[in-house]
Amino acid sequence: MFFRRIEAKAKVSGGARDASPLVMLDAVSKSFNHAHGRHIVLDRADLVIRSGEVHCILAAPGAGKTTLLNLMAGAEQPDAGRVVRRGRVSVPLGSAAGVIPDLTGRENCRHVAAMYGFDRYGFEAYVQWLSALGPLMDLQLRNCSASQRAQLVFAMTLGLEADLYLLEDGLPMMRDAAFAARAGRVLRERLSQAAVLVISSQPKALKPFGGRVSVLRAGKFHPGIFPSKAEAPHGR
Ligand SMILES: Nc1ncnc2c1ncn2[C@@H]1O[C@H](COP(=O)(O)OP(=O)(O)OP(=O)(O)O)[C@@H](O)[C@H]1O
Repeated sequence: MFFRRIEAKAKVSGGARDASPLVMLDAVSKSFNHAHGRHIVLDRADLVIRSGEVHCILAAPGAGKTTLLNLMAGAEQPDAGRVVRRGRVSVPLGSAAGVIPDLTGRENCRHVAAMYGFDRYGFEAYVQWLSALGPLMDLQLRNCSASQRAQLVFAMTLGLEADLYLLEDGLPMMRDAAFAARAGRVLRERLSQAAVLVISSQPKALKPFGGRVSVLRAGKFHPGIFPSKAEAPHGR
């Protein structure tokens, strides 16, 4: 049910071209030195995310999804070019970013709250409620299942008020019915007021969101459509 609402929201955001830019990447370059050479994540890449829009980015595994989210949130700096933010961007709490496996869920909440300077008790209580993890909040993340970790990360992402939410790999597996109901309600609420950027290597993780599609390939963004499984990007 809430997927349909997300799609409806995405259709509304089809007219987002006229909405004001929220985050702009202006000729941004970012690369890393590796033993085997330089890995170019972005090469003078341009991208505009507008207020209220749903924007999906498809990128091959290892292409730089986490790096891109960190750049958008200001957690990493570009080598060249500019990232301009005109609103509040959520912490990039995707599956690979932002959480520390050696800490418990509760400690991760405190860590993020301290890092971004907001009320840790309020944030912790909200995440505990939304994630429905109960006593698992006190277990080291490395000892939690993938779906429990995903529930925590998702709740932490939505626990922050933002104009743009950054999601890596879309929605977590919703095995827990209580979590699915709550997460759907909160996500609908958030999407009615904010923009969302979802990035994944998996078209199926992006499809429920609909909206505009870009493909990150060879360091640049290209306009895209949702490919069939056979056409999903494999190369970098
Ligand atoms: N701090 C860093 N130092 C060196 N190399 C890095 C650093 N951060 C990322 N990289 C490299 O940049 C490339 C992109 O990494 P990133 O984690 O952003 O990709 P990803 O698409 O999120 O990966 P995955 O599909 O595995 O989640 C990889 O080759 C990675 O090794």
